[in-house]
Amino acid sequence: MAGKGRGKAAAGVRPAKAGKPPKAAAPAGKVKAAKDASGPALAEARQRIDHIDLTIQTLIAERARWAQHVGRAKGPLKPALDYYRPEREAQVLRRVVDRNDGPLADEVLVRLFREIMSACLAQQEPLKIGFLGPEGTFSQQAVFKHFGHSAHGLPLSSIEEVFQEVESRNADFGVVPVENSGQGTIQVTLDMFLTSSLKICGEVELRVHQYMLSRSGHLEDVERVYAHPQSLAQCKAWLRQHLPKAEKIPTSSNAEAARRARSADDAAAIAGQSAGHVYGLKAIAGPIEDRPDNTTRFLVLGRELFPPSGNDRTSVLVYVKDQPGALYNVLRPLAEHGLSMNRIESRPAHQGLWRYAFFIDFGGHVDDEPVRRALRDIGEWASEVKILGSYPCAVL
Ligand SMILES: O=C(O)C(=O)C[C@]1(C(=O)O)C=C[C@@H](O)C=C1
Repeated sequence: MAGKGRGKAAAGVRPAKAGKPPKAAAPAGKVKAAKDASGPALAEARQRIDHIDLTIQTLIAERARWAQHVGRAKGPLKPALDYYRPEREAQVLRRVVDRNDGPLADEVLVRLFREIMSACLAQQEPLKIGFLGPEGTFSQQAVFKHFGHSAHGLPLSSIEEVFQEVESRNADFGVVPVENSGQGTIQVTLDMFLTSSLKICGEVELRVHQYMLSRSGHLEDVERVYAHPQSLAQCKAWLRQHLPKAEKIPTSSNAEAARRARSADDAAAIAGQSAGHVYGLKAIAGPIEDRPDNTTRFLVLGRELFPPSGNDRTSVLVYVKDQPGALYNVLRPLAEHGLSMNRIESRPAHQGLWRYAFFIDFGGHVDDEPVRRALRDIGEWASEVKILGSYPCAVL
């Protein structure tokens, strides 16, 4: 949906000459006459578009030069990582949404500006981002959604490996799935935080659309379906209705499913459209997920915390003391300091039998005073509090 902003042109930037766009195309069946009739109108509209393109291109080049200037102002830094400022990017994108008066949707404009910033940053050197590969996974889509296509994606074979590659500095950042709106938590991701020193420095929300893909594109050929267990679960109703007898074979990723389906006529895969393009498969059907709002949330892993963006979330890992009311006393300070808790999840603490660690997400940044105070109070009732990250809330 387009935003409700003021739609003002930026100061110092002269908008292209205003003019009314031509009326909508004529109805089908009158194509010849309509084409002739709109000849001058078409030429005028294209002339205006040419002029606007020239203005846009000039401004993008000017923006890229200013981004270089900002880069120099940051000092004699070397890797792209030193130039990356997620809090600033989030602020830029929020302003884009705020200003948007249509006709393009907020998501579209955010995507375009994301790509411009990605290209501006890559003038230094592209960021290297580890993700659960191979090419064509939803994790790769999340990488592009958050870092733009100028970032360099590093496909890895497991979530554990994504953590390792960021820890060992082979990747600047990593992107890992943490929860799905229908299927819940990806437990391996949470468990990695029990021992990892990495910080969460961003989140990405991705609408996940699943497709049934195969070499022939014909449903009647399918006897086996390869898919990640999460995808099988997300498409249960569709599978029951359309392929009740087909064998369901779990794979380590959707893209791996597509890769395997590529080599047999009687096999199909559940995966995203992009995996279909990468592995040359045709869509039998899609989207086939049971819930139309199927969304996966990913975390961006880095090695350091960034400053507040103005709309942030903090994730902590809390080991509660084994005493009555301990969890209540850990959560109470959040309410007392006006912080809104978005999520709480318990996992075996790996610190003795039946001990649990609580993953808690709440609004605010560790540099904010109310968060600081709440963490101090929580510390009195917890045996340990580990700050996993403070990061900008996802912008669309
Ligand atoms: O504002 C900055 O610090 C910049 O480096 C510029 C810019 C941008 O293109 O807007 C580029 C990369 C950063 O991640 C954030 C913003």
